[in-house]
Amino acid sequence: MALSGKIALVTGASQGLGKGFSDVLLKNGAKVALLDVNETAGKNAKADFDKEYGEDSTIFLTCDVTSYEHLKVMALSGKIALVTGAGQGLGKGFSDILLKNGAKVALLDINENAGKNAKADFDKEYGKDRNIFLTCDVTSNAQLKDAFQKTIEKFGRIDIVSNNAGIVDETNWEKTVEVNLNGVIRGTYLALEHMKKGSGGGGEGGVIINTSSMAGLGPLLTSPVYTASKHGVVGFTRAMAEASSVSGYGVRINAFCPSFVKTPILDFMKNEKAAGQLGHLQHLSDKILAKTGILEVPVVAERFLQLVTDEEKNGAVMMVTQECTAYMNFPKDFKDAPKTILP
Ligand SMILES: NC(=O)C1=CN([C@@H]2O[C@H](COP(=O)(O)OP(=O)(O)OC[C@H]3O[C@@H](n4cnc5c(N)ncnc54)[C@H](O)[C@@H]3O)[C@@H](O)[C@H]2O)C=CC1
Ligand SMILES: CCCCC/C=C\C=C\C(=O)C/C=C\C/C=C\CCCC(=O)O
Repeated sequence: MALSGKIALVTGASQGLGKGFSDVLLKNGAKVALLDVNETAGKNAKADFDKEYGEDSTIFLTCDVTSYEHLKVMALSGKIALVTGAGQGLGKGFSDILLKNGAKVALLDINENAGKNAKADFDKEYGKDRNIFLTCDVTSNAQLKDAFQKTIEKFGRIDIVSNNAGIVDETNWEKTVEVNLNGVIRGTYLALEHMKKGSGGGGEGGVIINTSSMAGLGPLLTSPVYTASKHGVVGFTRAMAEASSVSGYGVRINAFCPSFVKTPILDFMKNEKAAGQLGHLQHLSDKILAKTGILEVPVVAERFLQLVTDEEKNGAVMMVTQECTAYMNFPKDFKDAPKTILP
């Protein structure tokens, strides 16, 4: 069993030599990602290997090697991801695209029903062994720590962390900061404990994506505390990314800033109780949305995947709107900052 614990990726794996190579790798203890452009043949090959080596030993991924983009995301084969707020909305979309591209995912959510339903959906699509659901409130350091530990126990390590859980509540505004900003800080520190290289903790590097918002880059007038929490996520992420790089952790840390996306969080717009002192501004919601439009989860998830897989990016802030996807340019020095000089 010379290859025990090793992960292999084989292209053209559904028949002929590729299938033979995969077989011998499996026989010697490796787990294998089977890639092939021919989906039927690939699924048949996987079914053969399932009988021989067990369901968990291989995954099949439809992949055309003539597409560099396609191959690059296949780099997620065998990667382990942890996503907070994964029960619905964007977190579920991020988990889906990670699973589709070969990763295994720990789904964390405070909402047990939503989390269990998401897991059931993913079980049907990707098999039971590639995801786990863990009830977890990101405002609790103990719960989050325990969820990271359980993920390591189940899958062996963590390579990708999406600190995504978020709320809008301008009435209980302390909670908004506690979930949106402190939850992200907590998740980032815990992720680094498990992922950073050279600490003796067994970390092998990886990537952390912190969900901010376009409201992390400019003001959302109906939701000043939400805006502040999301600006905080951008600042924290950029500073930690530099700290990670200087410290040689091998962990990239990026912020993700979508505009409005069709998910249940948008119910806030009809929820007067959550508007705090600014209920009188809620009638502006429709105008704001008419201006920005509303994105769909799968479109935004594709961009998330791009940020996860682009190994050039650390400290990047990706904005996603109806008009475009772009990386924000921030001044590198005080002297470069845009300004109006006063007389
Ligand atoms: N939908 C949108 O228009 C946009 C959303 N965002 C951000 O994306 C992230 C995800 O939001 P959506 O999917 O839209 O919202 P959502 O409300 O559909 O999903 C949020 C998920 O987070 C979970 N959650 C809430 N508090 C939690 C806690 N304390 N611990 C663990 N899980 C918790 C919820 O149970 C839910 O499953 C949030 O950070 C949000 O601020 C950013 C830009 C736009
Ligand atoms: C650059 C200007 C800021 C524009 C902000 C754009 C999008 C933000 C999207 C979100 O983060 C959406 C998440 C939750 C909704 C929060 C508030 C919606 C309130 C809209 C309203 O009632 O006006």
